[in-house]
Amino acid sequence: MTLGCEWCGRDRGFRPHVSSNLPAIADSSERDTERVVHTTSKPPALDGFTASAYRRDRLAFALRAAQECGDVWRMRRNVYVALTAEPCLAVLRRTNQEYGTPPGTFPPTRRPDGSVPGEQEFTHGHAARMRGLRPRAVAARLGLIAPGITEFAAGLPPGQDIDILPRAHRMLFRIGGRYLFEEDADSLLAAGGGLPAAREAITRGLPWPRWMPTPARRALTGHRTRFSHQLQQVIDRRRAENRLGEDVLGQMLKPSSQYGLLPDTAIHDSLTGLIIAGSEVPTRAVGWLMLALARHPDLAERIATEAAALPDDPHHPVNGRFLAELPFTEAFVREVLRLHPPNWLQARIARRRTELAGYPIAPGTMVLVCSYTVHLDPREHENPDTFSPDRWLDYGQASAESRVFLPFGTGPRACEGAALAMAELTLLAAETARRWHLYEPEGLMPSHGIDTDGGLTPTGLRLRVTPRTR
Ligand code: HEM
Repeated sequence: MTLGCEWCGRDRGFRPHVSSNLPAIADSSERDTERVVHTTSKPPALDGFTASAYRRDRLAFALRAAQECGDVWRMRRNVYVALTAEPCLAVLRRTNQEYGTPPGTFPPTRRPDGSVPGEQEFTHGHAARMRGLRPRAVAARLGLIAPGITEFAAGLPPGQDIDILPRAHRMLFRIGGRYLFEEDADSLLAAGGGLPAAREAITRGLPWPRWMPTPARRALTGHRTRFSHQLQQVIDRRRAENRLGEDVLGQMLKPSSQYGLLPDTAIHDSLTGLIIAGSEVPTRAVGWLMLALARHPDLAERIATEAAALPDDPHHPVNGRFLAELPFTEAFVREVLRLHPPNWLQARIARRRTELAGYPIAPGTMVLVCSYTVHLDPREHENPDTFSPDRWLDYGQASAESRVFLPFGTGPRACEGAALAMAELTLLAAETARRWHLYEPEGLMPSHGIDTDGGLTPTGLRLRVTPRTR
């Protein structure tokens, strides 16, 4: 019996410090495919749930809850988890007025009068960022990210144990910066280089009250100020030269016909968030992607064949047509994200009284949307535990788009970088598989642990490559 998915099965075992010991639960084929009807006003809780047991194996609890609780699990008195497609979509599609997001690591910069930006500025900022991040903009500007991806793939050292995640993070930080700031990337990334580690230190630290100026918070503020200072110099120079640029920063500097100019404070806040978002979560995805290439050599071979049709010259201009030549590779990436959604829980807080799957929800209730269990629900995908990229090709485009696929969320707070991330991961899979066979080093089985705190991450992932000869 496979548990969770074929990669997370206990038969492979995991290093002890990580989420691993999935309790015996039914295979998806044995799961009850009828929706559970509840008669109480509260969603069911799970026997044996304690905070420490949950911390030890969050995925196992989620899978057990999906089997025993139906649509919604009452994890704590005021924390509910939406486990199936219907309630997950219902929550994600609601507006900010109905479900807000918990405060993030970067509180918005206060305006000179001490106020914080309101809903209109959020909408304006979103529209301004999306001018540079929507699929058409990404397709037109693939040439900015392709060389960094090729360089990464070509530079993997053969025959050595490669610690994948730190390398991937450096590459994504660089190419993300290039996509956001083009020729100003070097100076801005140098100024913001400490931001990812400073943010990581806060998310991993003790949950001190938000007002407490801990050393980690002071360090983050320092990095934020350094980055903002450099960013303002770039903004002032671009305005003085009347050359705003076509990159994401340039798009944000252009006035919108509806809202006018976006305040500089909003540009600073947005771009600080984007340089983190552009590297932190995608790094986890790259980990799962490289592991999938190693664990499915037959499918990696198909990617290599598809990629071989592409120009070999690293300086060849790359555009959206390039990606259109890689349908199987893209399906492979989708399948990796289906089984390992790096953001497997998305948090919302109910702002007003509402209901979810028939249960009343009081204001202030936290609702966690669990894409992990939705993606493993046999009502959404046949044989959901099986790694099968072909399912996405078999669905056909229209049906594939209507499938519940939530690695990037959906609705008003859906990932703004989804098109960029898909392009990066597809190019990376193609450029890696065309050059290398990947495998897990012998004696290091398994080659990784799993961390589920905050995101779904393959920790300490080590892989080896040998050249693919044709
Ligand atoms: C595989 C890579 C990525 C994954 C799996 C991912 C996943 C997600 C998810 C699930 C959310 C929604 C969270 C929610 O509903 O609360 C999100 C939000 C966001 N993502 Fe991504 N993301 C990825 C890459 C990127 C990239 C490359 C960028 C930008 C360069 C980006 C920028 C953002 C932003 C700005 C938001 C916030 C949207 C908002 O709150 O309105 N992401 N991401």
